[in-house]
Amino acid sequence: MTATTRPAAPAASRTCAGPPQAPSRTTRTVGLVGWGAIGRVVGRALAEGAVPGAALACVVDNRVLGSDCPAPQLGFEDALQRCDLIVEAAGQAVVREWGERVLRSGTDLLIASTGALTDAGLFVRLRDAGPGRVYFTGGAVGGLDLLQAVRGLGPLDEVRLTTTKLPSTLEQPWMDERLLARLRTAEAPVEVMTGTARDVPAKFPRSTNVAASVALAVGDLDRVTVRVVADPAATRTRHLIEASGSHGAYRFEVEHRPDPANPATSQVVPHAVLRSLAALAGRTGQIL
Ligand SMILES: NC(=O)C1=CN([C@@H]2O[C@H](COP(=O)(O)OP(=O)(O)OC[C@H]3O[C@@H](n4cnc5c(N)ncnc54)[C@H](OP(=O)(O)O)[C@@H]3O)[C@@H](O)[C@H]2O)C=CC1
Ligand SMILES: O=C([O-])CC(=O)C(=O)O
Repeated sequence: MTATTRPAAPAASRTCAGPPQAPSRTTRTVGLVGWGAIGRVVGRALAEGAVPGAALACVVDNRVLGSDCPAPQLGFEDALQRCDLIVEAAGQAVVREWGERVLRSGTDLLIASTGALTDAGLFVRLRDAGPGRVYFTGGAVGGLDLLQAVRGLGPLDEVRLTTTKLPSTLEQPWMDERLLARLRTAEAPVEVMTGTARDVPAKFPRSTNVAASVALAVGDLDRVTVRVVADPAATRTRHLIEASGSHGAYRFEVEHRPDPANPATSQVVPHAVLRSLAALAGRTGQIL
């Protein structure tokens, strides 16, 4: 319900409390870092006013952006002057390089590249930095709210994430010729890596941030076992989360259409960022 549709306060309370006031809602000024698969969708939606209470003030990107970018392109320092919320949709390196500076400037930070937080030192520095506040979007996976809530009942015994993607989206500079050949000629699913959420997002920085997101919800990088599978038939990216403890068992499975321009990223991710922004902008009726 918006302020304008609320019934007027009864006269008696008006005399005690003065005239009724509309709740004060300030508009968040958003600086978007990254004009790629995620950023373009987020930026255009913000510019069209899709998130009440949040306005796109500027975009930061490595490339010179064309006239299709609906806000001025600025450098990072200038963006900090102009915004009270930075949305990172560029990569883990941006979180490492700029995260603390954003928070120290008093600007809030919404992170998509959660894999950067597998660096224990950076995690502590961002957690302790301020006065800006750091937030993470749920991105390509669901159920994180519940996994976080379950911590109130005690730790989970086991948490497993299986991520299945097209082989081309998982190729990495550190892979040897043998592994690359296996990925390129695979006719059936190939297990590319099994490790913990501490190890995997650093090895696949543009493809397995979800592992770090699950670990952020669970509160323990080492508790989350991650399997990365390359499947030549995976026209949809799949993430399966299985968790169990003495208090319950949890299973969340998603299948997403990959973004056509960047198939490493699922098409839903910018919409998850927009949902996070709506919650940060204080829009009513949001699932928190
Ligand atoms: N939490 C989640 O579920 C998910 C998280 N992600 C994260 O989001 C990131 C962005 O995804 P996506 O939009 O698909 O990626 P894209 O590669 O499509 O776009 C990223 C954009 O950011 C730019 N960029 C990279 N580094 C910098 C920098 N230092 N300063 C300014 N601009 C920069 C890139 O330019 P250039 O190419 O020239 O470097 C590019 O234009 C991914 O790298 C990943 O870490 C992605 C999917 C899911
Ligand atoms: O978009 C996805 O499905 C997941 C992804 O790229 C990531 O976690 O980095």
